[in-house]
Amino acid sequence: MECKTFDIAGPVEIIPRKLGDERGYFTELFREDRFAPLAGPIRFVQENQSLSARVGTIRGLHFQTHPMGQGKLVRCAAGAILDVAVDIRHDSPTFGQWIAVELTAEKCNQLWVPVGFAHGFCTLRPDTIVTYRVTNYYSPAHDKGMAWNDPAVGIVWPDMADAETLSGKDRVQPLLADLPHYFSVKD
Ligand SMILES: Cc1cn([C@H]2C[C@H](O)[C@@H](COP(=O)(O)OP(=O)(O)O[C@H]3O[C@@H](C)C(=O)[C@@H](O)[C@H]3O)O2)c(=O)[nH]c1=O
Repeated sequence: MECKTFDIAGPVEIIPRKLGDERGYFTELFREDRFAPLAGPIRFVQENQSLSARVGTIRGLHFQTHPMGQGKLVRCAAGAILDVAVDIRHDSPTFGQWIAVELTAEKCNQLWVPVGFAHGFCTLRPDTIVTYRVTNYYSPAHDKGMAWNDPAVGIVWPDMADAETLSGKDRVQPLLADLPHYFSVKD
């Protein structure tokens, strides 16, 4: 298992080693002993799954505010996504910067999105299933978002990204500049 960090401190990509044989493969998806030195001690309390039928489906960008902040460990159970995390900690040296990782079902790679980051993805294949474990329970009162296409952030989405697929709430999410200071690096 390889754990990759980024120029933006916080997110981690986990790339597991797949052990193939005549039956298929075996892989360790998660090991706390490898992950905790990079991400700190975490405890997952909820696991989510979504199916997106259409290629180019965009979900996000989402986050939960304190005290219900959610770290998310995201992977594709079927298909592929471009998974994106944006640093929205107002006092971070990388505030407003983003990282993107292609997650695929074959590679079994995962992205850790810490509290203080907005998260979203675009599906790269039809019938893509995304599963993610989170460190806090869903709380509609703390569930917030920001615009997926904020020009000040400038996420480079795949050409197939299709704004027609956005949910009602994601069509009207605010710009980063209009968000309150929800998160700090000192949290
Ligand atoms: C996130 C969530 C939603 N729901 C409900 C609310 C709603 O009726 C329905 C669909 O919710 P949404 O439209 O928010 O689903 P979706 O747009 O897929 O939201 C997800 O997007 C990705 C990018 C994330 O990062 C996730 O944390 C989550 O916010 O499911 C739950 O019951 N529990 C949950 O944990």
